[in-house]
Amino acid sequence: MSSSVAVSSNGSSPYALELLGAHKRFGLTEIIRGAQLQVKPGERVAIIGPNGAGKSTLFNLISGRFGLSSGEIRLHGERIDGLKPYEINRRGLSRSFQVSNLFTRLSVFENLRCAVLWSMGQRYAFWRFLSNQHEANARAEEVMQMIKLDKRRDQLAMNLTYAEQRALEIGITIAGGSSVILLDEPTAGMSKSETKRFIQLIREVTEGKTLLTVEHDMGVVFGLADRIAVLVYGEVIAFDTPDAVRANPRVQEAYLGSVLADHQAAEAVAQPMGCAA
Ligand SMILES: Nc1ncnc2c1ncn2[C@@H]1O[C@H](COP(=O)(O)OP(=O)(O)OP(=O)(O)O)[C@@H](O)[C@H]1O
Repeated sequence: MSSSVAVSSNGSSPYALELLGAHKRFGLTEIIRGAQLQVKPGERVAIIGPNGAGKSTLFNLISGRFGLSSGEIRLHGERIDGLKPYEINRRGLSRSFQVSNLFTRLSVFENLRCAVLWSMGQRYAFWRFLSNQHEANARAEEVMQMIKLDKRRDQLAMNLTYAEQRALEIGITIAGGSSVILLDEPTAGMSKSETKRFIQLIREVTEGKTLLTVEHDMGVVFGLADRIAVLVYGEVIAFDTPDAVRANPRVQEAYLGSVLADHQAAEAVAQPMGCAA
């Protein structure tokens, strides 16, 4: 653990993840301005907001890639701000990236086994390495089935379709068994039908886990999230159910009015009269 961090726990937090008055400055510019968020265990939360609102920065703060300027971040009641990314991962939080994190010249199975071994390496002594192999193989096989890539087991990651690569990325993120999962635009670049299947896959593989996702696609947001956090200029201006967020006048004004109009226009083009279900 980083020596500069005061780690404290309240022992029985009702929250899986909390941001308490989080601030982040880059030089003189304040990007995250007192963000407040309390996510319950098992919730699926989508973080939305205009370009440049600070969504990726928030993910980088939570996962330890950036340090906070002030405020606190807690995982299951225990402070994690100031910890290094691998220390936060060891405590049960795992994230995926917008840009793929795969070993392209390794197979699907090998990618997953690496992810499992890496997470086990955090918890087990090296002398147990050989017995770990069996455990790692079994877990890699299990995750491979969860992400429905078992038929592609020995394919190199570079030869997978784009959607399969994104599924593998999610497999790698969940392989270590973290209870809190952060997904950064998991369906970016997918077709509508791929996106629909992928939402279902995400639902299945994160069942019982706490999920935070940064998302621009309103179809994904409203199809996946139990609650939506709206980030505008580094502040969470609303954190509520999809229906309540949709109806929130402040959100409508600051962001969602124009985005929803775009979304509805795109839907109308995709489903001309007579073809709609
Ligand atoms: N390392 C950095 N140094 C300086 N400024 C940064 C850094 N990272 C992000 N920023 C700035 O912080 C602001 C928020 O960026 P961020 O990527 O978090 O927004 P976002 O909401 O994820 O945007 P988008 O939806 O376009 O991905 C931007 O103005 C960006 O230029």
